[in-house]
Amino acid sequence: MAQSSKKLRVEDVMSTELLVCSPEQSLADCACLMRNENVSSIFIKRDGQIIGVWTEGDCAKVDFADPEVFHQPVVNYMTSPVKTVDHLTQLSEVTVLFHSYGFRHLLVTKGDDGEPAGVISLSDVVRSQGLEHYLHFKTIESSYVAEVPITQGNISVASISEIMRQRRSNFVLIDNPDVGQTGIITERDLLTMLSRQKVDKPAWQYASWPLLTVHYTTSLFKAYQILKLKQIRHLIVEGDDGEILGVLALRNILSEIESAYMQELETVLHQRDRALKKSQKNLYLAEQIINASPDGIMITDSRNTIMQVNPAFTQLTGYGEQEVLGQKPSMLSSGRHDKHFYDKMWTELRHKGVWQGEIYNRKRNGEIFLEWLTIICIRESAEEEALYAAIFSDITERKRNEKRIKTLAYFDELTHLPNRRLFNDRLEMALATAHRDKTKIAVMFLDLDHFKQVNDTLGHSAGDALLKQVAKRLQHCMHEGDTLARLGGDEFTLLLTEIDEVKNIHRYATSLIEALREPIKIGNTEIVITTSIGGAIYPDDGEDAETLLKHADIAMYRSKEIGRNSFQLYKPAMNARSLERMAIENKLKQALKNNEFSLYYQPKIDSFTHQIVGAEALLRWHDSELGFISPANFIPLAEELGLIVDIDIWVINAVCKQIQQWQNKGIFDRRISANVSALHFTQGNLAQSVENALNIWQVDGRLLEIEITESSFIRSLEDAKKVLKALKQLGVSLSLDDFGTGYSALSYLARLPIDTLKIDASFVAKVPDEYGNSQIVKAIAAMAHSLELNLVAEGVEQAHQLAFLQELDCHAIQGYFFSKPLSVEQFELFCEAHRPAKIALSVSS
Ligand SMILES: Nc1nc2c(ncn2[C@@H]2O[C@@H]3COP(=O)(O)O[C@H]4[C@@H](O)[C@H](n5cnc6c(=O)[nH]c(N)nc65)O[C@@H]4COP(=O)(O)O[C@H]3[C@H]2O)c(=O)[nH]1
Repeated sequence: MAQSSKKLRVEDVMSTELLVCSPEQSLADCACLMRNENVSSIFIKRDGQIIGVWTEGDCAKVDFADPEVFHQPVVNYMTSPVKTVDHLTQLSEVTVLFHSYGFRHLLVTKGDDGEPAGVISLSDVVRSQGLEHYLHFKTIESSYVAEVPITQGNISVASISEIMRQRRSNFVLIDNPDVGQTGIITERDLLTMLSRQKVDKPAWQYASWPLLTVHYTTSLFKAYQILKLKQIRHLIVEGDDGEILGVLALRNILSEIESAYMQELETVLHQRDRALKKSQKNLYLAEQIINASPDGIMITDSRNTIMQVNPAFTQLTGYGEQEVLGQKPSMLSSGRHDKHFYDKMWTELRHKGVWQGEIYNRKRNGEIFLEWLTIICIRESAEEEALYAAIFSDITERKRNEKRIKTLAYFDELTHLPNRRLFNDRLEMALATAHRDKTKIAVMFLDLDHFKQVNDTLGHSAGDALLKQVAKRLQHCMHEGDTLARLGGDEFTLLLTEIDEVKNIHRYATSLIEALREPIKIGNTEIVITTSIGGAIYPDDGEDAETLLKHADIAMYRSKEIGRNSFQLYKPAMNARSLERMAIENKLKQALKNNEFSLYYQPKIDSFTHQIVGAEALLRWHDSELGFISPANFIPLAEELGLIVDIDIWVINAVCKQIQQWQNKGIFDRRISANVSALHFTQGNLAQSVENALNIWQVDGRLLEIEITESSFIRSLEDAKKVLKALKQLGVSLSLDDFGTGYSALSYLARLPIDTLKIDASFVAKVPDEYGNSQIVKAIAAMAHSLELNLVAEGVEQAHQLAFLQELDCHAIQGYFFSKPLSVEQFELFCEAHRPAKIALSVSS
């Protein structure tokens, strides 16, 4: 079907010349009118209403034998009621109507009161479709009527109309053998006869002849052209020998076109149906998607009135559908955006058809939220009004996360101080400014002293809590424009801008050290933490961030070396020291593998008999390049580097091996103690390591003593108790080293299976002259006696110290007064010299 005809309406093809008559008008008058107007129907009107229709086709129903028939009122012959169709109806629908009514004419009406506007016939519709091309492909053969009524020309017209009625034909062929011709009388001829009011001659007199003939193979298109050209409605169809095969009526051609049209129409309707189904499906899908969308959706019309919202809209804004339909979207306005913002949005929307951005809106409960909004202008065609679909999601949480990510990227999560990245950024900026303005800036490096011990003994959460409080205290010392950052662990950095005098930096550092003077309470434990600080100045100690930080770090190590809790400003000489430390670190990592460790033994002497009652194994590290390195220096480093457990295990094994050897050789069979790091309690399996060593070297556990420090119990007394008990079960003796310097709480001394207390050398050094110290040593001795513990004093160098300790009934003495720690060979000689008359295994059971 031609695209252009698709949307044709009745008004486009109808005939506006509506022929009307009164019901009383005679058939002859009506026929006359119809002939004059050359139309095939007349409408009968009464009191301004169309009440019926009389058509050319109705002529055959008239009884021409009745001489009065011409004067009969048309009302008796009309068809009533008249079927109507609105002038705006589409042609496709009209065709359907023609078929369902079985009529060939419809009255066209207009407006609400159905005023007659014209008439439309099936021929009008069919002709308007431009389907003549279709006729090209068909020949008359398929369309003509073979069984046609044919009669002699001498019969009456009344008989002719009778035949038409009976044969339901709109024509009759008339044969006239006298002239050897065939003529035709059609409904239209009957109409003419009615209009002339005369039918007294034989039929032949009214027939049209000669008839135009066409061969049966002629195309329908050609036949149609002939009919149009000659303004006739019938053609005789002849065969190959000129014999009459039948008649081809215009109506036959029209019904051919009509059936083609109907076929086309059916296809179109089918397609339309399919399209409708598809669009219904799409509509359903869209509806489902809108309803299921997690994004809020609001549709407004061109007057900006809300037409539709989805469930997510209600969820996000708190407004129910009924509360918002018919309202303006401004009801969601937060008041945070000015007119300019909305003007810009609308301009862009009109210009591009879409707007996207962040916008604050207000929920029903008054809460303001940030949404990511997309508005799309929907317009089916340029003439149609625009609709707007607003799709939004609440991005308040996302923004919060973004901010958090940003914070994480630039701030330390624990202390909320700037992190290394932000510190470096600020340092770079400060350097650029200082360079331009020729001013000085300072960088400080802070490291908490013995922080690792807090972490290892009290646990990480205590360590974290401590760091937080330290950060707070340090922050209080900050001046405007300064930056305090946490690099990680217990390392902090400080950037001081606008330094006018170097002494100010010292003052600043002192204030930081002072800030930590007061103990920090973590749970029920009070912790005194100190800090070692190093500083470097731009441009004196470095011109770039990396150098300045490196030099501040070196200065900080220097400050640790000189006793911690102090500040050191970088000096070029320090560089060498820091390199030295790095070298030690690297070498220490290799020392175990390279067998660079050995043990020295310091005898423990009976203060009264001066005989050897035991020995302490002390670790020595000899590096081929660095020489002898003191355990006081490398043990803390080994703890830091995580090497201490392996080193301790090596010592325990070496001691057991030595015990076995000396025992076998009959040189020494007293108890030997080995030092064990507090970290061994948390990082290793001490009892298992000892048991293994005893088994390997076949040593009686009673010949081994383990020296531990108080920090071993701080983290968990219960856990420590388990380890100590397990050691006791192996027969191993337990000694508490450095007693008096740590927590020295009586409570745990009573609860733990300790055998010996060792009075720390720092107290012994000051007895008996310093009153306070002497009192402490006396108290320790009294405590040991009351708990029935053995007592050993270490660091005894002087005779008066020995005398003081003898007074306190301290039996075992360790110190230079009797002997320094000795190599194996030296110790064997010492034993030889101090061998009692008979050395028996003096292990207390
Ligand atoms: N001024 C003075 N000092 C004296 C005197 N008598 C002994 N000393 C020294 O005092 C320290 C006693 O060991 P400590 O308190 O356990 O203190 C030890 C101990 O805590 C640790 N250590 C030593 N060997 C080991 C070991 O094998 N394993 C572990 N984990 N730590 C060890 O290193 C610390 C230092 O050991 P050393 O340098 O050998 O230092 C030893 C010893 O040489 C004296 O009369 N005057």
